[in-house]
Amino acid sequence: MSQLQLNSQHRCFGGSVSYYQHDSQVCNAPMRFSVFLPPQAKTSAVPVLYFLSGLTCTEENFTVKSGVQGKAAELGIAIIAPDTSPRHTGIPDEDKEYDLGSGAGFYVNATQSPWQQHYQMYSYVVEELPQLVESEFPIIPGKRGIFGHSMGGHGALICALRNPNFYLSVSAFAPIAALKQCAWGKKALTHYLGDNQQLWDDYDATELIKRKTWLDKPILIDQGTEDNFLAQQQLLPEELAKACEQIGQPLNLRYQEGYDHSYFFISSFIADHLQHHKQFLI
Ligand SMILES: N[C@@H](CCC(=O)N[C@@H](CS)C(=O)NCC(=O)O)C(=O)O
Repeated sequence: MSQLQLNSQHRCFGGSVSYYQHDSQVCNAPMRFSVFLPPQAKTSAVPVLYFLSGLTCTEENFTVKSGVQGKAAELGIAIIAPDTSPRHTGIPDEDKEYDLGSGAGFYVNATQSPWQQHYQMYSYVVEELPQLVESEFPIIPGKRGIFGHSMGGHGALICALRNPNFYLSVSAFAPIAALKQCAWGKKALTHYLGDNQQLWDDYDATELIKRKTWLDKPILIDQGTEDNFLAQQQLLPEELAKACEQIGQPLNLRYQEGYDHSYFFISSFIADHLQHHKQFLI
């Protein structure tokens, strides 16, 4: 019997958008995600792209606002968008702050109480979710890429850089590019991992780049110049760019004039990102 519960399904660009939930073993809680299957998936297996969203998002924001489905249908790529954290776990004050707890899993495996029993988003994204998705849907084994926005751009980068053979491609929109150097990251890492800053490096894209795991493939990043979080030093793409330069990592960091942090920015460049991933997936 399938482990998945289908909550709703919608025809879209000749394929379908479906919302599912399931009991996650690693998060010890129900988790939700959306799936876009392109029309090609009716007759043959297709590659898959995982999209990780930012703070306060659920599986729905990207699914309804990015406009990803048209290009994904044209290229024949499945898209999976998971929620950004477990929810309703019973942890006290889980919903109190927008940048910690619900909607703010930061794609780490928490080691600290009270978070560690449920907030295991790194393992969820790189292990449990792909195993489930790739056993339940018509996906070509091994043909997977990952991308994301803001906190999810950070998530996509760290998942790819730590698993360079598992993911074939990576890109990001306005990622938190140096988690341990920004205010969001310092707060989240302290609560989820504690004060041992050596553990923090495993979740910091700028630190991980220096391990030279991704050298043979380019990374695409788009960053709006009018993004308020860029001005607030929460994103720090210049730190990632410096590290890439130092080690010879190919990086296509595009500053997009006048764009902000919103899904209007994402929807403006989503087709370019799918085209980037297509080089490695198809
Ligand atoms: N609520 C937060 C910002 C939250 C936010 O901008 N979240 C971004 C990701 S970092 C997002 O995608 N929001 C949901 C949306 O635009 O649909 C604040 O006011 O500082």
